[in-house]
Amino acid sequence: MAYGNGSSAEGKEKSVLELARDGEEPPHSYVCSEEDRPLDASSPTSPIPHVDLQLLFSSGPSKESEMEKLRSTLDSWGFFQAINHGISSSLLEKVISVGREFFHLSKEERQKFSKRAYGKEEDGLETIPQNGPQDQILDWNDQLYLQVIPEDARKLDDWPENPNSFRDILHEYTMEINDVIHLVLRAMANLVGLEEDYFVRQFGDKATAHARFNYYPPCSRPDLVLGIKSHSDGSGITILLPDPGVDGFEVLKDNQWFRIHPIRHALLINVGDQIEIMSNGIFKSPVHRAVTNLEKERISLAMFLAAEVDKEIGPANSLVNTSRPRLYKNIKVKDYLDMFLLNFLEGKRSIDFVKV
Ligand SMILES: O=C(O)CCC(=O)C(=O)O
Ligand SMILES: [Fe+2]
Repeated sequence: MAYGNGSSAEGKEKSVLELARDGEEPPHSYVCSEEDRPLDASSPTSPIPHVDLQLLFSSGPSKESEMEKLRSTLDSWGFFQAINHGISSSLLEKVISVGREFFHLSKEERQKFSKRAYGKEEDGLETIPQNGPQDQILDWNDQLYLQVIPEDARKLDDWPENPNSFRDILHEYTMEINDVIHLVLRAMANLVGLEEDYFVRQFGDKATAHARFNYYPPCSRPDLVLGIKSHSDGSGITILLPDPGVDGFEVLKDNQWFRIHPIRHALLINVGDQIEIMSNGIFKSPVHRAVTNLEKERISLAMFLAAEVDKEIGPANSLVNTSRPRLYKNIKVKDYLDMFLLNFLEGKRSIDFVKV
């Protein structure tokens, strides 16, 4: 199952890492059509507003104004930057650094530690480019994709042991992120007048979380390729930990792309398609993409939280009324995720297929 996208060049003639290592120009299959090309690297960056999670759960007037900030940034961007989230900067740095170390290992070493999860979708599905549409444009990245929640669903054999702190650090980060996600889901339920634990209950006891390390090696033609093509996430909610040293994240807002310069050690949190459906479109799952860099590698870690796969999701009853008719059909989470990947590869948004 895939939440953001799933393209990886592992298994192709030359992987992205090999092309980058050899300083080769991106092959034709990576070159985007003109209208999809990245913004000029010199175009200005835009701030996504930040929300202080401690204030959000304080009492008094500062709480109200922080809630208002959350509402307006979700309205306009579909994203917010969470600060004061309680996760130590040193843990955030460590997560990025073990991810980076993993991608610096030799190909043999990487595959040894994570044969199935490395460069492939979950459950040993085939490498995407071999299965996807013939004319798909490939992304300039390599990925490590691991289920982290529920804990008893982890396939630990796929979790790298090199660097040797990898598993402990990913575990610790997952636990902390899970707390943050629950806080955010509560705040979002409050914003739309649902019971505070509405979204948490909808996600269910067996809600899933997947961690995806995205690694973007330098690219000799960053003007022609994308690190991850334009998409919205198929998750319920996503927490992105961006590279603290290199920008490369872009968001579509009002039909225009914006380059984002994240606050150091903030978490970039966005609504995913599942919350868009559950909220009957009050929260919108934003379209975003990643771009590459001529000289610098870039890494990010996306954590996708999704509802239990066997659950059916749909708009909350109280958010459907005569002035706001039902916008989405009910759908089983598993069915949504199954169609997500192919739609992504074809440049389509799955959410469009569940509109009433
Ligand atoms: O690497 C990034 O900045 C974006 C990653 C992303 O959108 C994803 O993994 O779904
Ligand atoms: Fe994404």
